[in-house]
Amino acid sequence: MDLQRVQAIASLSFSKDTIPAEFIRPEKEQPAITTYHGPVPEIPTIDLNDPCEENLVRLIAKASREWGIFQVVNHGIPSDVIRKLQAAGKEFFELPQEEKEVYAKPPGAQTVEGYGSKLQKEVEGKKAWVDHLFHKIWPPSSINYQYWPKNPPSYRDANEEYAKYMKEVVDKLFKTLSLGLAVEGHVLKEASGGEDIEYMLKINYYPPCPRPDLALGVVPHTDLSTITILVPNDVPGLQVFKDDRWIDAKYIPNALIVHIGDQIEILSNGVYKAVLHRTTVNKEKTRMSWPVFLEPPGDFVVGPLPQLVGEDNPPKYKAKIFKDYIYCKLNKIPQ
Ligand SMILES: O=C(O)CCC(=O)C(=O)O
Ligand SMILES: [Fe+2]
Repeated sequence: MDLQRVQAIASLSFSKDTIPAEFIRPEKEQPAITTYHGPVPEIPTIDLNDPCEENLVRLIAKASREWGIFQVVNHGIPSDVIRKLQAAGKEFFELPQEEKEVYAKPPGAQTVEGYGSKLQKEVEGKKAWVDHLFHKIWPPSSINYQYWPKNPPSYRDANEEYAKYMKEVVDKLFKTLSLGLAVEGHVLKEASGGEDIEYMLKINYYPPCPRPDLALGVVPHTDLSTITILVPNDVPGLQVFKDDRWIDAKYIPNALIVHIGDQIEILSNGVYKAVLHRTTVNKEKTRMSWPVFLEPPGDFVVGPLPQLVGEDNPPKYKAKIFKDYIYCKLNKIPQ
């Protein structure tokens, strides 16, 4: 058995209340110590089918400025389409370990696509309690089908259908976010790569963890993307950092969770905020989530929109091609 995978480690019958030391976070990160349980405002929930566009623009812009994250309901993706995506992903992760390894990212690979256990180099050699599978789902010309599981056989259809519906949501969000900056509706999408924007799906698989008080799933970060659109399963775990404390995101069946990522923060010259977030894990249950990261093509230049900068409002970020941005962030080179 390959013990790089958290799922394989979690399946070993080590003592019921211990985990390997490399998964024990330093105290300043431990969820039992750092999660805030007092009364807090909830992440905004927004009806994407609001017939009043002005109202929708106002709510999304406010949430993106103050939170950098919101949930959307009435988004137009049928619950059945979401259910099939989730069932197919769950079946893949429940396959024997060696069948999943067929899709493993080769060590040192240039791409993030494939099955694996770690994206970022971690401080203090600590590990995150999560495995993942990455692959693109849109546009069709960008898809590398070798990273799409052949088993279960429903996997391809389920993902293609999800991508098709997702595209409508993406277009509506880009338009609404543009109007919220008082620029024309087409601006943010075009400034993010237009029809070449890549939809990178990730499946996060967080196995049950004997010590959820000491471990973390995904460690604190902001997404590199423009925006990220995520569906979780029904096991809570996402936390966002707001007003200096870590608070839980509520699970709303069939809602999509929209994260403002680094690229929209840059394009908006800091008006919209990329949300700092992390995930906790569960003692008995497997948590899963399906974020779709909307990314500019690698050599596409992203910088503050010219409409938003001027003498009184200098650019707060340097313009750079997306792949250089990723390189600097992953290697912790100041931007
Ligand atoms: O699982 C989640 O809810 C969030 C995952 C996440 O933040 C990520 O994969 O970037
Ligand atoms: Fe994230």
